[in-house]
Amino acid sequence: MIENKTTTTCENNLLVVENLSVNMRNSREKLICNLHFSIPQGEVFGLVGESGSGKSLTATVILGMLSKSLEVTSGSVKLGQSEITSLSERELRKIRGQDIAYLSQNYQSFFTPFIKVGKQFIEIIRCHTDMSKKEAKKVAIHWLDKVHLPAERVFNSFPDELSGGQLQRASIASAIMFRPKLIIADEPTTALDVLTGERILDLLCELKEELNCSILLISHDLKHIINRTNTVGVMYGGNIVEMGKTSAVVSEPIHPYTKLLLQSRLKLNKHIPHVLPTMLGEPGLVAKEGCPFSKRCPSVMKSCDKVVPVNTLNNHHFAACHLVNTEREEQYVTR
Ligand SMILES: Nc1ncnc2c1ncn2[C@@H]1O[C@H](COP(=O)(O)OP(=O)(O)OP(=O)(O)O)[C@@H](O)[C@H]1O
Repeated sequence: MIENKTTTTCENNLLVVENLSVNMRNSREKLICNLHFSIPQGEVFGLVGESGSGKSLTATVILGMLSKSLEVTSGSVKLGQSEITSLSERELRKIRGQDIAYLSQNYQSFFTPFIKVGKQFIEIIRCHTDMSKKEAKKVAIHWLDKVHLPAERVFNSFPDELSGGQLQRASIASAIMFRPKLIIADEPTTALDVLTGERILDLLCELKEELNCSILLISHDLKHIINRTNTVGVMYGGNIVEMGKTSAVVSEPIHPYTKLLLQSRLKLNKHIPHVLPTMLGEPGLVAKEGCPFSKRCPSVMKSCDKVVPVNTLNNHHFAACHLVNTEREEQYVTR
């Protein structure tokens, strides 16, 4: 659908995803198409897009946990020197435990309900190290303290004796205690109230500074992505339709989908308009040929039916849209 010409040649990159495509094994339906992005060490990369756009699936490939019903049909995912798509399950387990930490919205199921949090921490630590129980407890308390929890109390509690925010913090402590190189935070605040969610994201950014790790922050909420990422990729229908330094994408969006996402944010310092901007068509309506957003795009042109090249606005900003280069001399299709 989208012809990708972007390159990812920064020496400092921790994660490099190139030309990644994922299909359903049976139907050959494309779920992810030619993804290219990279995350330098110490930076936060945001993936934003509506439900079903392929954000979590991208995370699943990076974690090497793709379901058997799906297959990687092209591309590469490199974490440091390791090519994730060709590692054995044993090698992947090691990377998942130590190099990549995964935080999901589903923090409630992170801990087994009938075992105290502290005991679960000790088991995880002793599974990866040869520490004694006493030493492992010290480590657990250290990391529970790091995520600003009353460490001793949480250590001695059952999961259902903690609030949602406390549980998410405890799951963060458990995920980061082996000092991962990459944290994948997949909608980590969806199940939390707004303020608690904001604090969790602040905490992640604080820990990133301390660990000098990278973060892949996945969200459908632009608000979270804008404030906390260096670079953002906007996904639609399994494609990254726009990518760039977050400040550039926000101040000068190119793709009509990005523009609509930005317009649909409510701004507290502005009057609420009588009619809020809306998007045409149903979420999940993806064109099979050309630009995946063309069936809903208010600026659709005849050429959008064909392969859309990824056009470069400058070194830090790309969009898979004819609007980058076209002086709009083409006829828009009227909607
Ligand atoms: N194991 C699977 N088998 C078949 N299809 C799948 C599988 N996992 C994901 N998909 C499909 O891939 C597409 C992308 O799903 P994905 O979970 O990545 O979306 P998402 O952008 O993360 O959405 P959300 O924000 O709702 O989590 C969807 O159409 C989904 O139905």
